Amino acid sequence: MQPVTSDLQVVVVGGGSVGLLYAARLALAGLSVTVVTRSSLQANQLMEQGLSLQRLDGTKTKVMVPARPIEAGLPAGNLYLLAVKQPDLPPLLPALTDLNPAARVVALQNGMGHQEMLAEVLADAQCFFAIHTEGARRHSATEVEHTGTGTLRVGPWQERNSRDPVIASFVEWASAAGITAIYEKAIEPHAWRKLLANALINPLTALFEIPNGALLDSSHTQALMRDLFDEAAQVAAFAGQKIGEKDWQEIVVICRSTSRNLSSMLQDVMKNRSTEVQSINGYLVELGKKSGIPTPLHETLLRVILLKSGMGIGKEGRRQ
Ligand SMILES: NC(=O)C1=CN([C@@H]2O[C@H](COP(=O)(O)OP(=O)(O)OC[C@H]3O[C@@H](n4cnc5c(N)ncnc54)[C@H](OP(=O)(O)O)[C@@H]3O)[C@@H](O)[C@H]2O)C=CC1
Ligand SMILES: CC(C)(CO)C(=O)C(=O)O
Repeated sequence: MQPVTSDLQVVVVGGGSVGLLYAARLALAGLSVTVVTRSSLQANQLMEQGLSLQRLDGTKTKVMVPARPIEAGLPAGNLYLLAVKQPDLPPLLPALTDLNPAARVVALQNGMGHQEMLAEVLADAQCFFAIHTEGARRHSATEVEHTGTGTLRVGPWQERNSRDPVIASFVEWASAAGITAIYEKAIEPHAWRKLLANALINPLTALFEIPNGALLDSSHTQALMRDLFDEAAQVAAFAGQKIGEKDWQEIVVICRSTSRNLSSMLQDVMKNRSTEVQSINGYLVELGKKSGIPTPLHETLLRVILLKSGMGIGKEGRRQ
């Protein structure tokens, strides 16, 4: 059944794995969705060929979504889903300052740091964050595969007095699209837990070039993950977050439920693109330094991934 509120006009900024997954699922549920891409080529291909979604059961479906390149500016809308990588956010910030004050922006980035960036250009009332554990993989400019189920949590960074109607409507539509979506009072604690999951899963899968589920196949990777978790939990405690055994179990569940997924960091390494390791493990290392908590494992992984993503040794660009 469609939600009662039908006046949402969604603009998905970024036609990568996550952007295309959400664009396809929301458009298939009947919502008005426009995709803003980096290149004119991708926008033209989407306009001509439509967007193809491969579901978890392997079936494929196609949906037509309007698309335009960022150089044409951001189209009118009342909900902007930012689905670009953390390092690609800064060039987008000037365009966000021109948005209608009634428009709401939801940032889907992993890691930490984007909250401060957005607070500089948007009013507090406009700014929302999403933490999601859905797995996605883009196969081409017009094809995306849904590789794992998860939960979409949306809300303000910290608790506010009232619920926002645009965000409430988005959560209803996401649920209608088959996504387990929750309107959270505050995202900060969830962002911390996701940070920990990404700080374990992403660099290890990128280093060993394995899917998320394979981390659980060996007692060595499990032990490494646990040591990384304990180190990160101490930094989180300094930031006021109580991290416990339940959170460790939750990370194991994410590995299982996205077992076939290639983490976003592994996908970046394979394509010789820069990764988000600075805003994930790098964030923990920096906070560790400020608080006097040693983070040797996260620091080592940070260096290893920075080296690996800068060396052109990803599978698709491996040196001969
Ligand atoms: N992939 C996954 O399973 C998950 C990813 N995430 C997080 O979601 C976020 C997005 O990840 P993901 O979709 O994997 O990343 P991708 O790299 O697949 O997609 C990012 C997209 O943003 C586009 N882009 C970059 N700059 C601009 C711009 N200025 N204007 C318009 N488009 C732009 C890129 O274009 P181009 O293709 O031309 O480079 C690319 O298509 C990340 O923070 C990631 O950590 C979270 C959970 C799961
Ligand atoms: C949940 C997970 C680990 C899914 O792969 C992810 O957030 C990512 O790949 O960045």
